[in-house]
Amino acid sequence: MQTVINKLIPSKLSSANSVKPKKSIISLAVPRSASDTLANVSNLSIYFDEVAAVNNVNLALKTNQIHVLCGASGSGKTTLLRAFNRLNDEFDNCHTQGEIALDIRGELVSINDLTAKQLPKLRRRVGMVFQHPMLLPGTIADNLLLPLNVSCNIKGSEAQQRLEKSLKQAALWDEVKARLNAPAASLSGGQQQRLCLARTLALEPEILLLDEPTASLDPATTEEIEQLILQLKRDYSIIMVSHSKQQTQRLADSISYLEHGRLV
Ligand SMILES: Nc1ncnc2c1ncn2[C@@H]1O[C@H](COP(=O)(O)OP(=O)(O)OP(=O)(O)O)[C@@H](O)[C@H]1O
Repeated sequence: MQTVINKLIPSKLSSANSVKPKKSIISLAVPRSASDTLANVSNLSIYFDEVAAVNNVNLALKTNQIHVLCGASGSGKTTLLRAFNRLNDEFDNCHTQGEIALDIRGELVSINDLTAKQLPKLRRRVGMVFQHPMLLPGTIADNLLLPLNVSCNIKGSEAQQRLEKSLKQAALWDEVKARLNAPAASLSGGQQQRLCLARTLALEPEILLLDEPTASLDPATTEEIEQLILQLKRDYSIIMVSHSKQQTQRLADSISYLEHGRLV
């Protein structure tokens, strides 16, 4: 169970007994160059073994927009998305060159310089929702309360408030408020995806990474989730992967098209 939680949730358990990092995330910050800059990606290359999945990408993104990464299967979209919260670090055969500077709490932070102990904090700030709903075993409530407890040490009434708030943000509250103790696996595919979104939102991130959030959903549910993403743009900066040209046209403020790991 703990292994599953550690994979899905930015936990502080792994560093709970270790020496406190000397530098906070903010201490690695440099003054922002422009107030609406979300990210500056410079000469970013990401290799699995010796093969480049992302190849010398340069990109500037703005805050409170929806940035869509598109391209053919295998072109490096998910790998690039994972770079924004250093999730590629979890692969032993992966190494990264170049730099990503991200706006964290109003400062541009070079996330490459963060130590392994600082990554759980980065991953709370930069929350990710995966392509297929990845539920924790247990109830609907467990899926929200467990990460809040493990990751942020939030319990009791504060946790209940966050649970309700995030389920409302994910437009799921009305559908589940009477069955919070039902197994999460009993939800429909679209509901499960919204539960995963709620779980990410409960940790109060600033940036959302969405990897094909409507993959394998029917058209009606896809529309629902798209409306939700448009609403979330008011409060969050969003970087998402999409395979659909129509969806990209409906949602994107900016589009990055990848071909064999390169921006074209
Ligand atoms: N953990 C890994 N180990 C080895 N190679 C990997 C790993 N993850 C991704 N790759 C390789 O990196 C390349 C880019 O993969 P990525 O998943 O980023 O593509 P994608 O554009 O998101 O594809 P899709 O649209 O099919 O999801 C592929 O060749 C893939 O095989």
